[in-house]
This record gives sequence, structure tokens and C-alpha cells, in this order.
Amino acid sequence: MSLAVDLIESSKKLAAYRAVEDHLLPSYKFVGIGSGSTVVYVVEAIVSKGPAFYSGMTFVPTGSQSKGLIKTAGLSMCYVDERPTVNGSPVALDVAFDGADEVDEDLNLIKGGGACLFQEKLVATAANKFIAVADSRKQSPRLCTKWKTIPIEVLPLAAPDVLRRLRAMGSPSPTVRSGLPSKAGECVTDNGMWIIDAPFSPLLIRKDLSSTEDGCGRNGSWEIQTLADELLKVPGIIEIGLFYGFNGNQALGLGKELQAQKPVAAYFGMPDGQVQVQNA
Ligand SMILES: O=C[C@H](O)[C@H](O)[C@H](O)COP(=O)(O)O
Repeated sequence: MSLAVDLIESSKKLAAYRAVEDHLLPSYKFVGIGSGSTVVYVVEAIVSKGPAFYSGMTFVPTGSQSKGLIKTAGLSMCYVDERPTVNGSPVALDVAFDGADEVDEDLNLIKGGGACLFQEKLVATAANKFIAVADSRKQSPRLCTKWKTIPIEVLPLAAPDVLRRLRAMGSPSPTVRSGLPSKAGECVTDNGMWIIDAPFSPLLIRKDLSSTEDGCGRNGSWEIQTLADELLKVPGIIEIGLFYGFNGNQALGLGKELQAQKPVAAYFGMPDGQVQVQNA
């Protein structure tokens, strides 16, 4: 491993261990485990606490990779739709940990770089507390600045029309993600869908808008919530890799649970060996 790669890996690990230390309590019963390379260290940090700490916990995966991580670590697992119910509703996960491709100053996220966004959103929104873990490269003032495309999960049959609509919404060159080099043809998600990567200009947050602006394409830039609402109206789009709206804390008691997609905190491993915590 080169020094640079080594530094990135150790910063992911630091962030993951710190996030687990701060947010995984021994009393917890259900814990969401996200996808990607950083979450590997989340599972490692959990295992390092020993069976006495985690034996009462059940871990909920966000796809085939995290299922593998949970199983290999010997942790007990259930799928998101297998949680026990209370009064007809599934119990909330106590916490969910996941990586991110980009995090803005309001804790909005881009996710789906590894094609796992849909189940990740199911798990994050089923949790009382959602925690993002990443290295410092993911920190950004606005989404689509460093990670320039939004991953969008689509029904394969609908892909040509979704591409057409995305272009009409100002995305210059949306493309269906290829499965190469590991798979010929398209990248197929855990749900049997395809991913379209749609480039957009850096996304605005609410405070960027003046009182007369509605967030629809000002100077070619969209405000996150407005863009997300428009994307989710397009037939054939199953889910989008924007995690936006409220975070768990803000949503409590406000009846806004369905919009609680943002983390309550993001942990960033820094190149100097520190961990920076961005709280809601
Ligand atoms: O589809 C993949 C997920 O959204 C990942 O959580 C995201 O891509 C971050 O992955 P990594 O930790 O490998 O940077």
C-alpha cells in the first residue's frame, strides 16, 4: 500500500472506531450496518468490543456486502423487514452507521458510489440515530462539488426515458453505470436495478436562496430538496443517492420522520490522525 492510501485507510479506521465508541451503547438491540469500504472498520470496531458487549445486538445489513461483513464477523443478523413489531410497526433500529461519498455543511449526503443507496436509505430512515463515517476527502461545502454526480437507482426498462428527463432537468451527460471491470454490461444493484450517475452543478442549500427564489434551477443550480422532489416524481426512478431533509434529532416529535434522512453526526478521519465530528 502506498503512503497516501495507507493514510486514507487509517483515517477511515479512526473515524469508524470513534463513531462506534460515541454512539454504540451496550443496551442497544438493533444496529444498522451500511455499505462501502469505511463500514468495514465499523464492524471491526464493534467486534473489538467483544461478545459480552454485542451478543444482545442484532445487526441489519444494507446489501450483500454488509451482509457478508456481519456474517463473517459472526454477528447475529436480520434483514430490515424481519425486525419484530410492536403494535403492528417494526421496532426502530437504535443506531445505523454508514459511509458517504460527499457530506455538505448541513449534513446532506451523496451516497451510492458503490451502488447500495436504496437499502441504505431504508435502514438509515428506520434508525433513531444515523451516523456517517468517512475520511476527510468527503467533506465539502456543497454536494456535487467533489463527487460530481448523483447516483440514481432506476428500473432498467425505464433507463432511456429517465436519461432523457435528467438531461431536460439540466444534467448534461447522465450515464448508466457500467459493471466493468468486474462485470460486463451494466452495474446491477442488490435490488436488480441499474444506477444512473447524473452530473449536476453544486447543489444549493436553503440558506443560499433569497426569499424570492424557489430553488428551481437558478443559474443552473438546484436546491437539494427541490431537486430531490423533482427526481422522485420521474417514473422509473426507484430511489436517489441524496440523503437530505431532516436528521433524526430534528425530526423527533415533528411528524417529519419520513424526511429524516440526514445523519445526526458525521465523523471524518483527518490526515493528521485527528477525528473531526460534524454534529447536527
Ligand atoms: O453505495 C455505496 C455506499 O453509499 C457507500 O456508503 C459510499 O459509497 C461510501 O463508501 P466508502 O466508505 O467506500 O467511501
